[in-house]
Amino acid sequence: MATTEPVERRESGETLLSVEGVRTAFFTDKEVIRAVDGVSFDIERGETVGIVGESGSGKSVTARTIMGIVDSPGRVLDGRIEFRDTERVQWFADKFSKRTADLTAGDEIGEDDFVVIEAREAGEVSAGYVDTTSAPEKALRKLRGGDMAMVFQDPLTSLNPVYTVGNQIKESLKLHQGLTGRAATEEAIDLLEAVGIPDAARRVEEYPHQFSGGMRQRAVIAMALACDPELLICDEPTTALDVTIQAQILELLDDLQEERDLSIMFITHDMGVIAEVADRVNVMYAGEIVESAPVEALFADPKHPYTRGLLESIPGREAAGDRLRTIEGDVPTPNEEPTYCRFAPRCPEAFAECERVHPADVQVADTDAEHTSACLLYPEDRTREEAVQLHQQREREGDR
Ligand SMILES: Nc1ncnc2c1ncn2[C@@H]1O[C@H](COP(=O)(O)OP(=O)(O)OP(=O)(O)O)[C@@H](O)[C@H]1O
Ligand code: NI
Repeated sequence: MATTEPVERRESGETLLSVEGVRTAFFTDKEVIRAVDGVSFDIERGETVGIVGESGSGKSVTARTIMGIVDSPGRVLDGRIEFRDTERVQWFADKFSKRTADLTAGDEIGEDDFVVIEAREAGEVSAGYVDTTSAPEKALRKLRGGDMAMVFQDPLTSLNPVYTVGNQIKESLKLHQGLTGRAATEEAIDLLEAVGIPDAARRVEEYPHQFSGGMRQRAVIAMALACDPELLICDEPTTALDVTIQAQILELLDDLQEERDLSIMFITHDMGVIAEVADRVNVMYAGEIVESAPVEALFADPKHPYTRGLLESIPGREAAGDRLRTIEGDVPTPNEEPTYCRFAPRCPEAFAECERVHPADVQVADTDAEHTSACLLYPEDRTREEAVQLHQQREREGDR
């Protein structure tokens, strides 16, 4: 599965989701776990953004933060998450007029505003966003059901064993599209067919335990599609499946994306899967994004030593004569403020400054704005001293 053939980029240039400086921490009796520590990235309409990293790097908490489902003792401390769907912005603006800032009418963004109208064309909202970090739970619930849906690793997290698969899809159709009765049954069957479940008219009456693992995950995807989302967040959706089924599910997601112009955020620890699905990749380590690049650039020219380590651990990609390598050690629990590089203790290229300067996110070369890394080795066209100074300066400016 570790192909590195170039994936056609599907970006539209229209940002659907913008994540900006987000921090989410868990306040346990013992310590504060900074699970997501200053993460920023965008997802464009119709594109798949991959989030990759080892266990504990903060991928799932990033997803849960976007969905607004971080459990206690977790709290979103900082940052903005902008959901940029103009129809939804208009809808929320009508419903929550007291919490809307209309910049076209000269409003300033107040602390309570979670709907922001940035521009209008012929009276209609043409640019704006909903900030999910300050949205009330009522609004979040609407977003979760209608605009963003999530598929988890274990399909049984999303399926209720006591209801038929069909009834669960119909429940979602009723809630989000107002469909009931016969129309809902037909749509449920159509959805099961769309996700490649054979004999859908019969299987719609079956219970989750009558489905195989792969079929269950397809049913979960059908349930997610029942709310007709703009953004689908997949958290290791194929990790529990065998390789053949995994390939089928990835292909299914790819088809669905094309048909429905979905944006997908795809979480995995598997670089081989990333190569298959992603247009753009964010590599996470201990709560931070350490490298971000279009998928081709990431595989052809990985910059961060952590990314290189992840790639070398893909079978078939190790340097000639090398055995399969893994990065020694584990992801540390990010329980203190980063005043240093969190990867330094495991990094084969670390030097003295890595222990005392926190790397800022910088372009790896002045010529490529799309490829960034948080590592003191970059930008590579500077001397080490100059590079370190640049990082220190950027950190002082709070530009992370
Ligand atoms: N409910 C919680 N309470 C306390 N700490 C938590 C909680 N959920 C996550 N964490 C911590 O937050 C950090 C990030 O966890 P997260 O689940 O996002 O990692 P991940 O990258 O998704 O890993 P995996 O590949 O194992 O799913 C970890 O240190 C984890 O222990
Ligand atoms: Ni996870």
